[in-house]
Amino acid sequence: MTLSIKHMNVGYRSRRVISDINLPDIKSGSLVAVLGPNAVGKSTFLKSLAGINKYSGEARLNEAPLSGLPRSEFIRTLGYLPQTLPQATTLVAYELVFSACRAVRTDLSQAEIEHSIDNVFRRLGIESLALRRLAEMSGGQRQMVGLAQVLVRQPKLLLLDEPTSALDLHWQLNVLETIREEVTSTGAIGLVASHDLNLALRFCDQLLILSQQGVLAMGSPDEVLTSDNLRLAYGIEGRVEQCSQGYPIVLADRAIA
Ligand SMILES: Nc1ncnc2c1ncn2[C@@H]1O[C@H](COP(=O)(O)OP(=O)(O)OP(=O)(O)O)[C@@H](O)[C@H]1O
Repeated sequence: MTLSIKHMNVGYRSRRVISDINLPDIKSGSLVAVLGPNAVGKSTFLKSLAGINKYSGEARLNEAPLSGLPRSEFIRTLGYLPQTLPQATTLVAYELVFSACRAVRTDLSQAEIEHSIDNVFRRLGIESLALRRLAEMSGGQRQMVGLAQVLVRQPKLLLLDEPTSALDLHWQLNVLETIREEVTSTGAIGLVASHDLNLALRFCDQLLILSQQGVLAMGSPDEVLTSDNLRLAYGIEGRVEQCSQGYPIVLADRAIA
C-alpha cells in the first residue's frame, strides 16, 4: 500500500493554510510524525486527508484518489482521531467502542467485534475503563477511549491528531508503543500530529516537518531533525543528542526572539 501526496493545497474557504504539499511516497508499515509549530496546519492537513476539509491536488492510496473512494470503503479505510477529546457522555466506554466498530466493520460478526475490542482494550491497558461512563472519566482516559474507537476498526490509514496531548508519561509511551505495533503488524500507514519531538524520534520512522512556508522537510529522524530545521520550524536553538541508553533526544536550549 502506498500513500501518495502531490501538489496538495489545504485550508479553509477564507484562507489557504498550506500550499503545494509534495511528499515522498509513504509505504505500508510507516509511522510518520507530522510536526511543526502551532497554527502551521497539522490538523488542517489531517482533516483534509480524513475528508472533513476540502482540498485540491492529489492524495492517492494505491493510485486511487482518496476522495474518490466509495463512502463505505472510505470510512472502512480511514481511522481519524480528532484533536478534541470524545464528549463526556453517559455511555460507557465499551458501548462507544462497540458502536464505532459496528458502524464501519459491517463485515465482522458480533463475536469478532467483541474479540477486537478486548484486544484493543488490553493492548492500551484500559480494561478497567470498559464499563465506566465517559462523563466520569478524566481527559486522558477519554483520549484513550477515543483512540480505542479508531484502533478497533483496524483502518489501513490512521490519521491521529495529537493522540497523547492529554496523557501522562506512562500513557504516552503506552499509546505510542501500541500505535507503532499496530502499524508494523498490520502494514497500515499512520500519520500522527504531535508537539512531542522526543516521542516522534523514538517511535516514528519518518518525520514530516511543516513550517510557515509549507513542507520544510520529510525523511528519517536522522536526516530531518537537525539544529537548522529546529530553528527554521520552531524558532529555537536546539540540538539532537544521544541519551545514555542510545536514544536520540531533542534539547531545546532557547527561543530565538
Ligand atoms: N475552521 C477554520 N476556519 C478558518 N481558519 C481555520 C479554521 N481552523 C483553523 N484555522 C486556521 O488554520 C491555521 C492552521 O490551523 P491548524 O489547527 O491546522 O494548526 P495546527 O498546526 O494543527 O496547530 P496546533 O499545533 O496549535 O494544534 C491556523 O491559522 C488556524 O487559525
